[in-house]
Amino acid sequence: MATYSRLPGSVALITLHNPPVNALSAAVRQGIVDAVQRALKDPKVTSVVICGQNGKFCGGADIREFAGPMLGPPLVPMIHAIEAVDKPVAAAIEGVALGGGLELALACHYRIAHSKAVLGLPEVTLGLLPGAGGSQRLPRLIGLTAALDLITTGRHVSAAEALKLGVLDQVTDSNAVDLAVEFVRSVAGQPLDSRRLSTLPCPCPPDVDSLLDKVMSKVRQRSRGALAPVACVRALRAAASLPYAQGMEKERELMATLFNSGQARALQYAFFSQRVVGKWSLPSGARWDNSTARIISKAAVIGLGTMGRGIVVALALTGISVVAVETQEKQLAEASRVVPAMLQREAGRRRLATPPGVISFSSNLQDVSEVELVIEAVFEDMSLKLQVFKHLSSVCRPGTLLCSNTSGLDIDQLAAVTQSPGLVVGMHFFAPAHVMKLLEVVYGPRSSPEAVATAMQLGKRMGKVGVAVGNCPGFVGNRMLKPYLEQANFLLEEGATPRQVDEALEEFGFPMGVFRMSDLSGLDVGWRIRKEAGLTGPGVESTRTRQGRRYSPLPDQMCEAGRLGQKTGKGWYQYDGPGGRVARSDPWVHIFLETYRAEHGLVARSITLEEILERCLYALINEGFNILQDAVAAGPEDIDAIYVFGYGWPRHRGGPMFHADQVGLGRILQRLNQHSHPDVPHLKPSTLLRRLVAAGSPPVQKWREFINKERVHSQL
Ligand SMILES: C[C@H](O)[C@H](C)C(=O)SCCNC(=O)CCNC(=O)[C@H](O)C(C)(C)COP(=O)([O-])OP(=O)([O-])OC[C@H]1O[C@@H](n2cnc3c(N)ncnc32)[C@H](O)[C@@H]1OP(=O)([O-])[O-]
Repeated sequence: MATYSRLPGSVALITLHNPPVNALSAAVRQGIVDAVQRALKDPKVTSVVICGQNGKFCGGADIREFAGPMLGPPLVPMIHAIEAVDKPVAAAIEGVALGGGLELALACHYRIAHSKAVLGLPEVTLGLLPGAGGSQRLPRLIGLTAALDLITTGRHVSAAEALKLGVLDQVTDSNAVDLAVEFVRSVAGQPLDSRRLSTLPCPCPPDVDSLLDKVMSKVRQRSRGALAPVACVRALRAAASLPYAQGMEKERELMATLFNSGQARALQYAFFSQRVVGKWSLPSGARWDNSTARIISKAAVIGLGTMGRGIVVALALTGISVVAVETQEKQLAEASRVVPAMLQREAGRRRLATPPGVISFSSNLQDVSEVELVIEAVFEDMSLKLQVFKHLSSVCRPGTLLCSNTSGLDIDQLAAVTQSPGLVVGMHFFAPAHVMKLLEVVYGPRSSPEAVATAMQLGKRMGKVGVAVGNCPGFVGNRMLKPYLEQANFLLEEGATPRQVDEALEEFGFPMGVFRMSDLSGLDVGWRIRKEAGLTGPGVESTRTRQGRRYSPLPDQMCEAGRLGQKTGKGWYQYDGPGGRVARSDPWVHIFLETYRAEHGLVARSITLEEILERCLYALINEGFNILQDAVAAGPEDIDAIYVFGYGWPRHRGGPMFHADQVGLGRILQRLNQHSHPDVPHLKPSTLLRRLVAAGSPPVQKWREFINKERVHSQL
């Protein structure tokens, strides 16, 4: 709702009430319409201020309402009516003015904000465009060029930048509402025509068409199939070339195409998934709101390779002091040279409010005795990690949390060698650790709720999307990646080329196909894991069946041929020497594949894009269902957040489980059965998938409830 009050000096104050972000729900819109009417009709009122309750102006349209029929007064006429008011209306912006919230402020004649306020039109991140006049009013206020940047990126700007751009009229460090009230009193009775943005021309640079064409091609390249950014440029082209009313008609048309699109639903699902995963729960019943997190001020990182360095920087950026330990002198020397520069660069890029934490370097594990939390990031070898954990447990003071950055080794085995297994969890970062948003927080059967809560809280402080997952080989992300990678190799055996598979996945929206990704991370990473699992290596027979299931030795043979990827200048593609980045098809690989097929009596066949996507993605999705069945992840949103924030799953497709829902569980089941084969167990449809289909394929938002019910009735 919205309340109306009349302040001394003939000012009407309209306050939005819809916690936590005063989103423009039907009730709030009705409240605004009623309040504006009252202000208009009250002769004693000479000016109006609009503000939000609880120090937040408005977080935009109420996204929760998008799934249902739109009730209450429509947004566009409500906003237009405010602009038309013949008394000065000022927006008093505190906290946030985003999306429809900023569009509401743009309809006001003046905008006054607190210095800590954040503004923006982030609709494109929800698969939409500013559909309440923002695409037509903002360019008229700040010019086409600046509006193109804000609307096609959806980025938030600070009050200082918004003032510089011309979005705001004034910024204050004290109470913005008080200043706005004082200000509108001072301008009461003044002409308002020049303050009505819809009446103003849109300032454009002389080469407006080439600017729009340039931005359109950049947006198309960056968006990899996302519809909304392209529609945003089209709406701004209308603002630059059409009168306001026609521009608004164009905005309405474009919004209508986006609003009901699968992409918009996927992006809004991703928005809420990111918030759902923060509300974690453990099979023990411990939850985010009944567990206490410790606030960490001193931490340590053990092992200063690529991952360790990134983790040190990510911690220090929060203001935590870090002891960075590396026993190899050469690696320590290099890290103490590289890490401070990384920190400075990242701190500059993020314009940090508080100074970063102090980093001290050491080669002596003894120096971590006073910290509250340790993150181990040594080489991915279990025996080495066990040594480190045993040593840490004897060096650290009681109560210290011990965390491992392992990407899939057994957390509980590490906990078993310590004095306090309850204080051991996994904190699985993704490279580069100070940039990638995802953090898998891995709990073992003995991990305490306090340890999980502390790791999740620390992840949030580092700006990460933390997802709490259970302990199993590969946890969630890498466990699902395994069948995806295996299917990709099988497709090569059957006739596909690395380029063909990668193009199919990149067209789907992945930034990089599976073979380019393998070349980037290094083929030897997987090779070492397969050796440790006894799947390949000295004494293992080179057949296409290993441990009772189909196996492709292709990547092993690539490694044996010294083709480890970018680091050796050749892998599935060739590069301009070691460290090269540009992938070119390599005739050697084609001959290698033909020879391999001939040796194994395989006949290449033509493989469609559809088959590539089905086998790679449905194998991954099926493993997702097994993970939900095993309670390793609490819900589909957890899996989808992991894949969107850590594995390059295109955000405008929501995530693997959301995609399965969009495709239809019945179809997924049918196709898995189609592709399934006794010696490829990971294509055998998961019990949970079959049970969901049998239950009529409820929507993804209902799966968590379905799983909990099934579990209670021990159907799973
Ligand atoms: C016509 C018009 O052109 C179009 C069509 C639109 O306007 S489309 C809408 C455009 N607006 C946006 O894109 C802004 C989206 N929100 C945010 O970016 C952030 O929320 C925030 C404002 C910067 C605050 O961040 P936070 O970190 O302090 O808290 P939080 O955990 O994120 O959010 C706190 C709680 O508020 C909920 N919430 C936030 N914004 C919401 C919104 N616009 N609608 C509904 N719920 C919202 C959120 O789900 C969470 O709920 P719960 O989990 O507690 O149940």
